[in-house]
Amino acid sequence: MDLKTGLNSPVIADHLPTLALPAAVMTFTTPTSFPSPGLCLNTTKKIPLPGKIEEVRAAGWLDLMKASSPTRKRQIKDVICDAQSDLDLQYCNWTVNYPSALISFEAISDLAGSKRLALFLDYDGTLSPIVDNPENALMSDEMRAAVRHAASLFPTAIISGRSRDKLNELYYAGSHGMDIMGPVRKTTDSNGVECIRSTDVHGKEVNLFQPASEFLPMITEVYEKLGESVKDIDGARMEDNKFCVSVHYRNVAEDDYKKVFHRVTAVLEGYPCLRLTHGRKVFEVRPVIDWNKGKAVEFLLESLGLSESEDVLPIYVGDDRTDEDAFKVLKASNRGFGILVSSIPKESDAFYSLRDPAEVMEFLRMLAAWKEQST
Ligand SMILES: O=P(O)(O)OC[C@H]1O[C@H](O[C@H]2O[C@H](CO)[C@@H](O)[C@H](O)[C@H]2O)[C@H](O)[C@@H](O)[C@@H]1O
Repeated sequence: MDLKTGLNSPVIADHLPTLALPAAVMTFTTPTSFPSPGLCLNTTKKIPLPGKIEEVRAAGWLDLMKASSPTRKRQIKDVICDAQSDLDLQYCNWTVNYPSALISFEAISDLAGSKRLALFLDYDGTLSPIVDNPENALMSDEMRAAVRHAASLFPTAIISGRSRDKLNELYYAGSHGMDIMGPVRKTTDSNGVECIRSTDVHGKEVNLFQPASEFLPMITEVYEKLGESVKDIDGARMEDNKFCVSVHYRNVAEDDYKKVFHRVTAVLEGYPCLRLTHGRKVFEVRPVIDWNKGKAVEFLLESLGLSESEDVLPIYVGDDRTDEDAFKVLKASNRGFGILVSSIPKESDAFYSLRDPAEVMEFLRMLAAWKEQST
């Protein structure tokens, strides 16, 4: 396959950046296509768009950059201003459609009663709180204990945008599912990509599945170029997540958001096989392959020997747009459900909600206690 042009790729199938629906309480335009025709991965060649449309698209991305992940400053202001009760009311109304997994725990345990539960957990914003510096986003000791305990009772995997080596416990799918370390499967390949037999840090035999491995040199190259292009922007921070690159702008002044966006898209114009998605104050650059957290969940269920069975209940807990792919997979297969971690109302394909990582921890503890009681 030609990585520069994206032609003849058996895996390229995504056509648009997966941007989730905007939060009900936020108003921003969701871009409907790539900000730059150069980023396009469709096999049909795009005719460059007139400047005006480009500007509108860029404005959509800029709105998104401002709206994503309210800053702590704004949250603090919210606490002290009168609007707080309005926000609470909006949140309460929202939970009619996305009930709290804590309040609905009895219903969840009833459903899980006769089934085998499998847990999939996102990392940032789910197991660790969102902080300014990604290096400081650590799980608390209590959370780590709760995750470990749950993992001793249920098959559990962490599925994160980060690289796998940043958290090498449990089964782990890093780089948005593009770097999976899972149990040794019965079959040796999936989607034509071979698994590599390896051992984890404890010496246990595992399978490595890396559907984007051929993009590695390109990702390394683009990481360098992006780093170079944003290095003069105060607060911009790069993160190498192996099969994807994060450009963080959480600590960039809002006036410079535009600059970050234009620098990033300018670099990506030379890489039609890479796409740009947007998370919580972060741009994520990744290969255009038909692989995401939803596919990773399916892959892991299969690896765990749980995909054929009717009596399996997969639960996915996550807070971000990329987690929506996993929520969708569970919703579509009608076998398990997603739990969205959010303190503000948001449209989602999840079924239940939890406010923040503290509630996630509580939920994990309740699951573990329920399991121990019932066996
Ligand atoms: O899939 P995830 O595990 O949720 O990873 C998504 C990105 O998470 C991290 O960034 C986010 O958390 C940081 C630490 O709290 C925060 O500073 C940043 O603004 C958030 O976007 C991670 O650093 C990224 O590389 C991941 O892609």
